[in-house]
Amino acid sequence: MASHQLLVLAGDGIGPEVTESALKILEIMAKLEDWQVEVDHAAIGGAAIDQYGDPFPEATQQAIDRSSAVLLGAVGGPKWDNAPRRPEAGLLDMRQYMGLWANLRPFEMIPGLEHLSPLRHPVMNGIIFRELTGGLYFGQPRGRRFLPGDLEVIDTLQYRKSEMTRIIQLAFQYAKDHGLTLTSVDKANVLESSRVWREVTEELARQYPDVPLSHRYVDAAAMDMVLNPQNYQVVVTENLFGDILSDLAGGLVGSLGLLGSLSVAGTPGTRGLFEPVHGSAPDIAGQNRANPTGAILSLAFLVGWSWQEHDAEHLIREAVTQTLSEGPRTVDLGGQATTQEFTEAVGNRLKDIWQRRRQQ
Ligand SMILES: NC(=O)C1=CN([C@@H]2O[C@H](COP(=O)(O)OP(=O)(O)OC[C@H]3O[C@@H](n4cnc5c(N)ncnc54)[C@H](O)[C@@H]3O)[C@@H](O)[C@H]2O)C=CC1
Ligand SMILES: CC(C)CC(=O)C(=O)O
Ligand SMILES: [Mg+2]
Repeated sequence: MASHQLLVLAGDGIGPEVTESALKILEIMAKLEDWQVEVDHAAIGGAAIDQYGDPFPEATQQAIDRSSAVLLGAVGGPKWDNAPRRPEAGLLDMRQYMGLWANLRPFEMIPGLEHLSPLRHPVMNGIIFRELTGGLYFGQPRGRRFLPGDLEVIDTLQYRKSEMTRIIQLAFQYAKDHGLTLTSVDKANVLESSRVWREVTEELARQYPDVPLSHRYVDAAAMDMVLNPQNYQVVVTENLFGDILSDLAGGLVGSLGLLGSLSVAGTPGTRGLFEPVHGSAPDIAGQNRANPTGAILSLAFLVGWSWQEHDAEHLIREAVTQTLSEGPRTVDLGGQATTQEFTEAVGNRLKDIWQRRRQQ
């Protein structure tokens, strides 16, 4: 009997609702596969501020140290917007603490949901490789400096070449392994960091002559992803640009609630943080109407990456795709299903698919 361990950080807003859905799917999967799963819970973000006065407390760090994989809901909300250290700072601290420099954010057009896309392209299947622990979100110095009669604010865009190299190489390798094109997104017409990013990409391109490579400035990429999303198979970019373009990708496929992600340190079979791309959605929190697809897909990525349970990953993804294609659907997708009803439908499909596979 396989034995797995998981830490759940539900966080704030819809975080607890969507992680609960993912855990229901995990429970079903574990029963089907006869896994023994130990699930631990800890606080992050606003919930951790309320409990410990710190968005990433020592107790959570210790729970991470004991874990083999971490599933996160989301953090943040108006209640903590003026806290001395906001919930979002706790999430950034955690990504850095865990050394998770690669954030993989796949997006695809699910058959049956084409009408929800604002675009005319039924085929869309891409993945964004976002650098996760450098750039503007982490550079120093940062903050406010009071000047006579004025206020100066500083955020620093800082990268080491080594930090660029490892994420760009990971994306090249993925594109090569899957026979896909690579688009590197930067702002090399303005930013020094982007000029080095482009140099590094060109240097690595020599090791990957079979991977068709193109460069795009981020502003043009945002436009072109809307006009020609089918051209974006593998995208690699720095932290802030990846954050923005992945929400854009959510819009392309019909809802931000559809996207899950992996935050990892490059090597399959190691601990990672798995989280939906969306935030805590305070506008719909506590109403049982959040789309838990992003969290359930993040769970699928977790079992595939950290636990190396590849069949289970594919089963969960198939159950999600079938449910989205055939319904029921949540409100963001024009349906009427509650979070719990949708989750139950995914769970039932998972059992059906598993039984059918057994009988074959
Ligand atoms: N990884 C994380 O924990 C993230 C946290 N945040 C935080 O979340 C809070 C809210 O930020 P927003 O800018 O409003 O972004 P958001 O992603 O929470 O919501 C944007 C819009 O998408 C909708 N939405 C998001 N997820 C959904 C889902 N699963 N099902 C249905 N609809 C969904 C929301 O209702 C809202 O209208 C802020 O405090 C922000 O800092 C934002 C992004 C990521
Ligand atoms: C710190 C988070 C709020 C950043 C974010 O929006 C994300 O990772 O998608
Ligand atoms: Mg974001």
